[in-house]
Amino acid sequence: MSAFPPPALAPEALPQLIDALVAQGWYLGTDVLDGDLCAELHSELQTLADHDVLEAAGIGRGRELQLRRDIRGDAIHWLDRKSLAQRRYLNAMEDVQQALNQALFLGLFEYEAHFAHYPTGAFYRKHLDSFRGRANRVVSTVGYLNPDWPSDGGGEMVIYAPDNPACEVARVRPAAGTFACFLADSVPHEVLPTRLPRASIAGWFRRNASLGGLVDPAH
Ligand SMILES: O=C(O)CCC(=O)C(=O)O
Ligand SMILES: [Fe+2]
Repeated sequence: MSAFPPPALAPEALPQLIDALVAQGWYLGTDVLDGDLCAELHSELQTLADHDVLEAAGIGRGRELQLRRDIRGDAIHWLDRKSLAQRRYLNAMEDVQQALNQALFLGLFEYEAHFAHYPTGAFYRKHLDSFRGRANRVVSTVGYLNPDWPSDGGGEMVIYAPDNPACEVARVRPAAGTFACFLADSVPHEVLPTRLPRASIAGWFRRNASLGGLVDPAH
């Protein structure tokens, strides 16, 4: 047995991710996140939920933040590097950031991510993760943590074509090991109502966007 844990993200996923982002604006990999890591992150999120420390997720940023249960029903907690599991996940995202910058010159300089817990019945309506012109969030990532997911569990993330928001191009079952990545300002996506508690980590690679002299808040 090796003294080191296996890579958090399968190394062969990186070139595939770059190619898919260039070709279609989104990437989907199944069985690419390490199973033990997903289990540790899942139990950490479960503990946060049990201790009632998750916050209801809002829409918009900074002073425009609003609670809209008709749009999204998840509860979140920002990653803070406090556990080894979080650090492993975030270190893997640093590798992704470096690969994106080297291959695509995106100038990404920061990554922010939160745990997301969708209770039974929760959903997130179709949206983009950033808006052109104030696109400080450039690339979105989602890692899924539920150890298994039945075919009738609901809670899929539906990805729509960048040039045709009515056209579904992928339906992602939120099972541990699956990792998705897409361009934040051009790939519409939604989370269908879930029939089971659903656990994920949503994250964004950012470029610094300065608006009227004000630096956008991290979150
Ligand atoms: O959990 C997912 O599948 C996607 C979540 C999402 O779209 C978001 O948090 O912006
Ligand atoms: Fe999103």
